[in-house]
Amino acid sequence: MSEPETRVAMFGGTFNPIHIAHLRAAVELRDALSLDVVHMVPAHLPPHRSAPGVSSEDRLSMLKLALADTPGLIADDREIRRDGPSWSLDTLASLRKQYGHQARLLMVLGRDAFLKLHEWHEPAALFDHAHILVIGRPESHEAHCQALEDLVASRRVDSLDALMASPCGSVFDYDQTTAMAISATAIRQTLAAGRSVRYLMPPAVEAFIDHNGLYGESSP
Ligand SMILES: Nc1ncnc2c1ncn2[C@@H]1O[C@H](COP(=O)(O)OP(=O)(O)OP(=O)(O)O)[C@@H](O)[C@H]1O
Ligand SMILES: O=C(O)c1ccc[n+]([C@@H]2O[C@H](COP(=O)([O-])O)[C@@H](O)[C@H]2O)c1
Repeated sequence: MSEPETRVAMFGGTFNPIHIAHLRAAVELRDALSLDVVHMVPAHLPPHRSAPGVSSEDRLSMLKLALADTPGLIADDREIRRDGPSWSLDTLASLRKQYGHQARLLMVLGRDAFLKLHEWHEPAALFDHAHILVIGRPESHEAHCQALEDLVASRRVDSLDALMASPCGSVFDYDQTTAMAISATAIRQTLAAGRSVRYLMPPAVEAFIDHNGLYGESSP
């Protein structure tokens, strides 16, 4: 019998800061899809948004603290080690090179991020390297967008089996992760207002923020 193909996910984000909706989704996907590894990749210079007020190094440190002792989830600094805008295309190409042609490579996107996919750098080329797995996100506002449909309509599959049948090239809507109306924006606002963020992130991340005085009253 042949070996099952390696299953790899790339879960990128600004992670400013990492929170439990990111973490819970990553763990649930690892288990539900039998993923060998989930690369959680902080964007160094996030495309299509203003520069985060917290450094890449601090965002990576918080991610590492959050993932300590979590099998299968890796804090991946490859975008921080790269110059220039953190295009996902480059990250996926590098993961494809690392894992080989037959690996199943998935890029995980929350629905809000997916709805802007057509505006990304070379969006069609993403599918040369990976599938896209869309996870639900409360309060993401959907409107019909022809440019997005033109990009993804012919790539949609309706089951995980169909997705995993090939190494890359398809889109699947996975609506099974636990829905949590949590955002890093709201967390930054809560901290700037001097209120508690307990239970919205692992205690070690909360302690790091506190110790380093991040997201204080004058923060964006
Ligand atoms: N509550 C959530 N539920 C599902 N997906 C989420 C959630 N929060 C973030 N994501 C997804 O995680 C990825 C990284 O998100 P990001 O780091 O930008 O966090 P965020 O909470 O959206 O931050 P911000 O509020 O600063 O935009 C994106 O694909 C995003 O859609
Ligand atoms: O490559 C692009 O053009 C591109 C444009 C927008 C977002 N992304 C990536 O999408 C992921 C989620 O982005 P964000 O802004 O929601 O943190 C993160 O890994 C970003 O680098 C990538």
